[in-house]
Amino acid sequence: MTEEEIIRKLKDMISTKRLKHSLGVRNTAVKLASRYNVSTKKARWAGLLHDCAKGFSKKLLLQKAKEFGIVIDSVCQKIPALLHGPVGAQLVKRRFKISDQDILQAISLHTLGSPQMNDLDKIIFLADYIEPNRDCKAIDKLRAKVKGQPLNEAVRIACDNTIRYNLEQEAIIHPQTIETRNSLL
Ligand SMILES: Nc1ncnc2c1ncn2[C@@H]1O[C@H](COP(=O)(O)OP(=O)(O)O)[C@@H](O)[C@H]1O
Repeated sequence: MTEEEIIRKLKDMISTKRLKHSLGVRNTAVKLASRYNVSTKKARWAGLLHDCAKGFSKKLLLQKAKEFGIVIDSVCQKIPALLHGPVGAQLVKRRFKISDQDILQAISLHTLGSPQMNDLDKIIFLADYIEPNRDCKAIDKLRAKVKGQPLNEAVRIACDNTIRYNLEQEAIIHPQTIETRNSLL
């Protein structure tokens, strides 16, 4: 599939705002990949497609996760939105016919992170946070904080941000993000 065809297909799956964000993640991921010596091609596809399941309802995410054999832990059962990464990776494989394991893994881990993340995974995780179309004061602060930081430190700061945000909201925090953070200290 060409990139144009992928974008056309994506348009049927996510909102215009989400597509703009995905294009931003694609561009930021490519820049980070060339800075950190990671395949820019893989970063491009993973960045573009990372949120392809973001438009799914809670019910559909749970249904697809079951269908694809994805483990639904107790936190994801309560917050099915957290499944859009692993479900998205499976959709990329099935609907977009991309079988590259690095691309699929980066998409799968982009929201919760993992202590096992490789550099491509970290780049997509970070690009999702700092791409220029996300506009709010907290993200401006985060962008300034991570600028020029080594990749691991930037990802750790992004994890801290998610943890702090969910704590402020008095919301559940997925342990995988805490484990990711701790693994980087
Ligand atoms: N580590 C986490 N633990 C618990 N909830 C989380 C975590 N990360 C994100 N969330 C929540 O899951 C939802 C989707 O997150 P995310 O994909 O990061 O959203 P967006 O891309 O729209 O900012 C949000 O409500 C967010 O607060």
